[in-house]
Amino acid sequence: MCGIVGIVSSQPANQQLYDALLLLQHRGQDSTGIATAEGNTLHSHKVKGQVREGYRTRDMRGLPGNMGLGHVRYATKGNAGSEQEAQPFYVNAPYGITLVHNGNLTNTRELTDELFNIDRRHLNTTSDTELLVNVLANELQAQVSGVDLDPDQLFAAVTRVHERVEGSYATIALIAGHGLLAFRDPFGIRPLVLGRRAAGFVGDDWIVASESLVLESGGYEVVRDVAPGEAIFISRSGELFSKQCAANPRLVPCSFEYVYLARPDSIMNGISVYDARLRLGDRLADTIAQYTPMGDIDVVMPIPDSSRPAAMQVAQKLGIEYREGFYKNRYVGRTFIMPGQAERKKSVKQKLNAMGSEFKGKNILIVDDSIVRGTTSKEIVQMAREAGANKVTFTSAAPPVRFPHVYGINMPSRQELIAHGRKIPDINRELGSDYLIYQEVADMQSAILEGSNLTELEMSCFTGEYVTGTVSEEYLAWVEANQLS
Ligand SMILES: O=P(O)(O)OC[C@H]1O[C@H](OP(=O)(O)OP(=O)(O)O)[C@H](O)[C@@H]1O
Ligand SMILES: NC(=O)CC[C@H](N)C(=O)O
Ligand SMILES: [Mg+2]
Repeated sequence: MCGIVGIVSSQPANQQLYDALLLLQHRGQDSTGIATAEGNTLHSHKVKGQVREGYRTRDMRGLPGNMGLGHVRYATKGNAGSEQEAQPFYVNAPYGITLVHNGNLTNTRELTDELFNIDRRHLNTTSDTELLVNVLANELQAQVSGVDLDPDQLFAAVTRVHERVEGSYATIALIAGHGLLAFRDPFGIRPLVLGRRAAGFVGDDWIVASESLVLESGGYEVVRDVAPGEAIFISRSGELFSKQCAANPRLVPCSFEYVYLARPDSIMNGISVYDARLRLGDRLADTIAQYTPMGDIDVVMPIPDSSRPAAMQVAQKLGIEYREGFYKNRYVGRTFIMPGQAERKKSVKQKLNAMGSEFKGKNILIVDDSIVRGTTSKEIVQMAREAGANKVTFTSAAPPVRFPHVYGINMPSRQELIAHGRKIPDINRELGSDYLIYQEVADMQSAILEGSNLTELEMSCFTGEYVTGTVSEEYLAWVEANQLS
């Protein structure tokens, strides 16, 4: 998952985009980029690393114009450390197009081949986003005959993108001299929300972004989520056009957004992420109560940050004291979205420290939102023991992650997943905990969906069922052999 934002405003876009990206930092820490349009000229600045270090005053001055887009990258394909693969990606025909993408394409081999041999387009990196912008440009080229651009031509091109591209893609593209295009894949796997702000005499300001908290913070009102398969075009004068461009759209958003990725203060597809996490805690408490004698547990503890709402709810429901025994170093980012295992492992220790007074002689029930590679949980169990804990019960508000995630979360290899091919007692042994309890798949699903109109969730990493239906064993083996560099 990455974070994306696009703005068409009556004011300069650069500072607004920067502010939005700071709020989306939790979605990607590898690189960041901003592009703006001023008349027919596109300006861009992209760098490795995080937003706060990425833009100096002179970089911001080099981004004039009232329309633009931005990206924070958490790489899932290609090279995580490459500045060249930082987004946005640019092509110069049939218009100047610069594009940002959250998601992961699953037919990259076919697209690479088609783009080179049939469409005669040059690809310079191994990024799937470079494929996406070239497919869009190629299909737009087939629609237009002159310099003018009609929204229907754009929508026809997006229809062709849906036909050619497989996988997940929440996308925003800036089209020089014309406006901002945004679209979501036919399953709406990754999020995208539209907002509007009254701007006085000159018409409204528009924003599209990965998460609603960006809208709230910028004073925008949420209009709605972009629908799966839908494309929205906002002209540079602020006029909005939209069209359903997919043949069979069906909203099946990624469950992992609610478990871990998104900020709790966002509302995604009509579901409050915070409320979903509280409900995950509720259901987990029921499961814990079935397996553990409650008299055995002295305190419930979260692993900061993401498991806090679930852990609070577990404590409340079980009637056990909630304590924060792990102190988090606020200057270390999220460890799961760092690119290499060595860095992730080192960072858990730098990030969390166990306070002896909270552990000595106590039976601790630890709640994390998820256990993926087990990097965090193994270290945490060891820290709890070293801090003097008596018994350590480890619990996860998500079910065991047993299958690769191919839709925008970097967990491509089965061997990396601590739960792949292991039963829960074996995982417990690996982690070194006394007891290990996971959320049930059905409980996770109902906890997230409860009270909403949504009926389906993308849960492939828990169930092995891939919603796009095109993820073969052969593809998974290829992904494993060709991981991020
Ligand atoms: O089993 P693992 O492979 O270690 O992955 C799971 C852990 O990683 C995440 O934490 P992270 O530090 O990324 O972010 P957070 O501060 O938002 O919890 C998640 O919340 C789990 O704690
Ligand atoms: N997590 C994402 O959305 C990643 C976008 C794109 N696949 C990349 O690797 O750059
Ligand atoms: Mg965590």
